[in-house]
Amino acid sequence: MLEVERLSKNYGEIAANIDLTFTVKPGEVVALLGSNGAGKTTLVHQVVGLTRPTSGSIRLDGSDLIASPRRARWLCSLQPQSQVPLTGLTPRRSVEIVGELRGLSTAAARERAERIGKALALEGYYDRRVQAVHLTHDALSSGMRRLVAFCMAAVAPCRALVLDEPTNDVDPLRRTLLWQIVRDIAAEGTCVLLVTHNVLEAARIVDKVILMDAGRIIAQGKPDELSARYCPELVLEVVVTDPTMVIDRPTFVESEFAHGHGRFLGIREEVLPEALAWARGEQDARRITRFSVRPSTLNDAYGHIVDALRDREN
Ligand SMILES: Nc1ncnc2c1ncn2[C@@H]1O[C@H](COP(=O)(O)OP(=O)(O)OP(=O)(O)O)[C@@H](O)[C@H]1O
Repeated sequence: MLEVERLSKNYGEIAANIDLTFTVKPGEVVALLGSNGAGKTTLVHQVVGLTRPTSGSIRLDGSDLIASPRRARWLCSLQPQSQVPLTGLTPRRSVEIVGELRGLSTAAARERAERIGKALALEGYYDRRVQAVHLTHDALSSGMRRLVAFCMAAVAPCRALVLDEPTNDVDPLRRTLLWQIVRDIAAEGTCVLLVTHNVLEAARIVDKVILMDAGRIIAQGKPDELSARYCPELVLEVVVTDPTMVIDRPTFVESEFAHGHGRFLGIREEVLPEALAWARGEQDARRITRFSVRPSTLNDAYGHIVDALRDREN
């Protein structure tokens, strides 16, 4: 089990992580979600021994990872946020080499590299020799580079797999394949900790989400439970004509957050006719340009929590 307790990291004046506590059990897939600069990468870099915390503890199966960053790097496999350089090698060879470095025999590394490449449908790219990164012509697209970086992190079994935005630039079909591999790796007893901005996808595949804002954990739990805790089942999404407009909140609205021209109003199913009548009235009065109703998601819960925090601070 990965146990992070009261972890803080300051960069000079900047408090990048503040008093973070959570666990990832073997077999669990846990996602860190949060806006840019929330502190997600700082956190995962401390877990894998690349950054030294200011205070707190990180333990994996009881081992103190802060006391031994080298052990952290051995026990945890990382897919970094930045693209991994592959210049001069084929993707297959890069994946095999990492497998061997992580203790697999040559034959096992070959076999696992072949298997993971196939599982991600990388045939056609896997044996291209990668040239220096060039903006206009390169043997690998940025999505392909990201997938190869994922293969390099996932090729050999490890106690904790840490993925920093693994699906950025990846096409929808391969994203589905990648998430299936992540679930399979967890099923072998690995603790999986991942950073993503893809809230809706994460909500479908992860066991637990940790919502971060300005260095702190603001909520954590199962995706469905978090959505339900902070937002009713439906969202009436309205687009206001004036982004500075404050909606005179009708009594049927249980949660609300604003983003630009959008107003996201959490409502229960039973008040739907009333809510639609209100929205039509607002549209007739030209205070809103359009509206729609949809099931609430983890995105709404996140928006709601962050808005509530900002209100409290102001
Ligand atoms: N090496 C560093 N030196 C100084 N400040 C840093 C350093 N690394 C990160 N920070 C700051 O720490 C804060 C958290 O950054 P971090 O990269 O962890 O956020 P993030 O949640 O991963 O963001 P993103 O989603 O944009 O990748 C930011 O204010 C960032 O500017």
